[in-house]
Amino acid sequence: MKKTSYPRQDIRVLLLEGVSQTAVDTFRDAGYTNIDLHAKSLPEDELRQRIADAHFIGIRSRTQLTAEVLADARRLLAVGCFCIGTNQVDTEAAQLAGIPVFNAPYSNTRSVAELVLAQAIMLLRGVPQKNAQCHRGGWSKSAAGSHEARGKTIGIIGYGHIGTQVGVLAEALGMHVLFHDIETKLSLGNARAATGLDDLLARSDVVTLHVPETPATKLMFGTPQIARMRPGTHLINASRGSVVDIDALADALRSGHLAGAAVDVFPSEPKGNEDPFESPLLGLDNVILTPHVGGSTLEAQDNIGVEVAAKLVRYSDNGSTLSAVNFPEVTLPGHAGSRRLLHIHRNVPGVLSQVNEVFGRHSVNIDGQYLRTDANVGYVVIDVDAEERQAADLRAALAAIPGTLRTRVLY
Ligand SMILES: NC(=O)c1ccc[n+]([C@@H]2O[C@H](COP(=O)([O-])OP(=O)(O)OC[C@H]3O[C@@H](n4cnc5c(N)ncnc54)[C@H](O)[C@@H]3O)[C@@H](O)[C@H]2O)c1
Ligand SMILES: O=C(O)CC[C@@H](O)C(=O)O
Repeated sequence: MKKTSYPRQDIRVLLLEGVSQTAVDTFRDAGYTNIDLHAKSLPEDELRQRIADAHFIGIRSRTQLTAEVLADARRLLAVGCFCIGTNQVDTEAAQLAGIPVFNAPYSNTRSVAELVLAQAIMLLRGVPQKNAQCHRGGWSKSAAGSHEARGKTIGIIGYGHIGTQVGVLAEALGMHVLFHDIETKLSLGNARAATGLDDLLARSDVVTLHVPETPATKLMFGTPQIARMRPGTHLINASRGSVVDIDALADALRSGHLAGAAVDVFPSEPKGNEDPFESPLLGLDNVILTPHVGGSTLEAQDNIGVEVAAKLVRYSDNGSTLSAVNFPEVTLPGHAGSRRLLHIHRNVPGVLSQVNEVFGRHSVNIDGQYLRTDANVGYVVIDVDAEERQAADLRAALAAIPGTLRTRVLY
């Protein structure tokens, strides 16, 4: 097997939160054998200890990679979020440490959309309450409060990968689809953009949230927004727990202003399956509670495992940062016959000329050079015709340039 900067068996891969076996298989198939797989997230002190030795870390939504945790990650080359959300990672701190963060932006979107559609039907039929009554030995055979989905309006907040699929599935059931997004979006099928959030809230029978966690979406859905929903309507949140004011939601469900809700994500979620779950929504019969499983199907998790592990392997072997969420994106060809030097630096004036000066000084032939920058960092990749020893010297010279964040050499 071709040699990389480091023997692959010495590259330590730490995979947390029960990421799919397909991720392990993808690493192994690429020659990476030093894989540490954990079913849960780790307590912060253990995480800090283990991340210090890891070259790659794979997480899902529970592991918080804060600036403090990343400061201990001295060897870390890249982070893989085996999910869509990357809000659990301080992506800017990672970037400033020269660490690209990858995710899986599509692989679980269909799973979320299917669950949301099922929840909309259940809520419109009053199934959560009827289910709870039956479990207590009750019997309430009645059509009161039960409705077909056909002809009802679903209001989608955040018309992205998940929101659009919810719309397509809902339309197949005969629902009217309204959406609200901060960006101008192409309507799929007969979906219509609402004139604004208030318009959507006033016209929907079921409102469903599909926004990312951002400073603007934190608590974007609270008492004023719930009050604008029509009495007897329903709310679904499978986006992030921080988006909805959960106490306001509990009040509206208790008062009967909202007929029901389905909630998959919570402001505070247990770290593992053995830890207790607490929420002001506990005990409310008109609420479907699920433990953040919108994207948890075997199909989605298997696809995510392959997708994210392949991105990490590609970055490790080839240096490509295509689809990194926090990094200048460089798509690189193979480099057979060349040594590939990677230089990640703060994007400050003068660094690039010093990089070029290093190659001038060592008088090596440059086979190819690739550069991308963003406001904070620059990523330059140089393929050279050099012996192993010379490549190591070049790397040392690059590492000495002020503003350098990381360097690597690929053989
Ligand atoms: N429950 C789960 O298991 C699960 C699974 C996957 C994703 N998610 C969550 O769902 C979110 C959405 O996923 P996606 O793939 O559809 O993302 P996406 O980026 O494709 O779509 C998000 C949409 O929200 C819009 N948006 C952003 N801020 C907004 C605001 N303030 N108001 C209205 N619209 C706004 C964006 O413009 C975008 O169109 C993810 O960020 C993740 O947090 C949850
Ligand atoms: O698998 C997870 O933990 C997170 C799933 C989902 O919220 C995502 O962001 O993709």
